[in-house]
Amino acid sequence: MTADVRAAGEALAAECARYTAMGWMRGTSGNLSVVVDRDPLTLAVTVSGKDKGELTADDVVLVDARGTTEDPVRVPSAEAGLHGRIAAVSGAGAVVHVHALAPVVAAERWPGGVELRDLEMLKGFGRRADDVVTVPVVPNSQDMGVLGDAFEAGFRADVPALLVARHGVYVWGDDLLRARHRLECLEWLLRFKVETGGVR
Ligand SMILES: CSCCC(=O)C(=O)COP(=O)(O)O
Ligand SMILES: [Zn+2]
Repeated sequence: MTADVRAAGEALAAECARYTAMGWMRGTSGNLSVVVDRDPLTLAVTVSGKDKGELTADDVVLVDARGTTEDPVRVPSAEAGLHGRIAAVSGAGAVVHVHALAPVVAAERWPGGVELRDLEMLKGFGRRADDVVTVPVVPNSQDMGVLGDAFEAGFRADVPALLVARHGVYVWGDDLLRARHRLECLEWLLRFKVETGGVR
């Protein structure tokens, strides 16, 4: 493992520990990735099936745009193919996926997309407080190609998030820190929407 990949692994493990502390990576849920090369697209992604709150710098796997690895030992996240698709289509440098509850409840209530408006926290999502932002919802699938096609069909460059019904949320950004800030603000926005009954 090169020093660069190890550094990516350290950063991914630290982010996972934060999300776990927030209760957004229960059990072995969730996965994170960073782009380490654009041509050909190569991502460092968290390993599959481990408690994401206990990862070390070694628990990272290099994958291509389809989520395939040549690593003979480590198994990449089962959702690595969707990370690759999101990074390819959006140009993001980091993709984060967690199983926070509010995004899943919101997707259940508004399966055609969750509309957010007139909230200061929209600024933390890269938008104006008076913008109307619709976060897309796609049905869950075990097939990352199906999920990737559904994501791409509804992709808008100004909405860096995807809700996967009965599953979780994906958010992306230039790097892990920007992706985290967007995710934290989006989770707040979705919790507000769900807890206020979505009146506005
Ligand atoms: C209870 S976790 C189910 C799988 C999942 O949705 C997830 O986010 C974790 O999968 P991974 O292969 O990345 O461990
Ligand atoms: Zn998941």
